Amino acid sequence: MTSTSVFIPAPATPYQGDIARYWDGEARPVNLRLGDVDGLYHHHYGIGAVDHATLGDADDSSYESRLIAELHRLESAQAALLLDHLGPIERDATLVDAGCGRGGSMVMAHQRFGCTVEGVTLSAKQADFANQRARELGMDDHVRARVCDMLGMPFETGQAAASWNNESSMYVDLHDLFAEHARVLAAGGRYVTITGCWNPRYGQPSKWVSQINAHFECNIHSRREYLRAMADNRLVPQAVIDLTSATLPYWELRATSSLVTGIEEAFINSYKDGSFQYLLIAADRV
Ligand SMILES: C[S@@+](CC[C@H](N)C(=O)[O-])C[C@H]1O[C@@H](n2cnc3c(N)ncnc32)[C@H](O)[C@@H]1O
Ligand SMILES: CC(C)=CCC/C(C)=C/COP(=O)(O)OP(=O)(O)O
Ligand SMILES: [Mg+2]
Repeated sequence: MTSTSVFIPAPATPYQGDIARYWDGEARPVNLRLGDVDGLYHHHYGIGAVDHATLGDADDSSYESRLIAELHRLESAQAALLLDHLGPIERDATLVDAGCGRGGSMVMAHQRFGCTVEGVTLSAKQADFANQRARELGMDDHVRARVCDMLGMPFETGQAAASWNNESSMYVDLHDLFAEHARVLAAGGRYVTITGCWNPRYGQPSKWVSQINAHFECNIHSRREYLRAMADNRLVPQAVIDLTSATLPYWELRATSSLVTGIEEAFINSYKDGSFQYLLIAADRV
């Protein structure tokens, strides 16, 4: 499969047009400079402990580049954890990355499983970027991004052995999303999401959650909505992992860097006051 140009359908809704424009115009150093570390470009956050020994002394002239490499290592660890939960994947399988961004997770999935990985994003810039990276890496016969709504993906019913949303489910209605995953997944296939969700135990979305929504033009769902929409769409949770404590070191390190974007405080405060959770859910398509 080769991809030299990207077909751009009209957005399904005005909101999706806004989101396409948002990601077409996105070029934050916190994403591009991290991606430049090894060519894996992510638009998600990190997990795991900070390696302070490698990070070294903040007074060293090379500290900032080590900090960037460390943030990137934690973001790649997040994608690796998502892939761990896909289960065994054969080389002839097709995986679907719904909301694939610049394609970092797709590249990692192909490198791990040797299989075909199909991604969709609303942003033509992101799809071009992901396809260019796949060409540069010589994997464009297996890795492809398309401009497409994840609520109506151009894949056959039952085509995918596994599918995922990595920090992309807060842009869509969850019942519509999971109905579409349940359609494209083979029976017995695996769905995984890593997401930020508001915690029903807190009551309603906190001011920090509202601030994150405004910052990214998204609509964060509650944990309860995820589980209910999965149950309604033949997706049975196999693992629900609270990654909140695992992501806090990433945010606290990021807040000290020159690459801050201003949203760090909202993530740190909402994770700490319990109003927001960073969650991995892996589900079987039954
Ligand atoms: C925060 S980025 C995550 C990118 C990627 N999953 C990653 O981990 O690097 C959100 C992505 O969701 C995509 N997205 C949002 N709504 C979408 C929709 N309705 N259909 C397809 N992609 C969508 C955006 O285009 C963007 O690529
Ligand atoms: C967990 C939640 C609520 C995520 C919202 C979706 C989102 C914008 C993710 C990160 O993208 P990014 O990597 O482009 O953001 P940043 O520039 O802040 O690193
Ligand atoms: Mg980022």
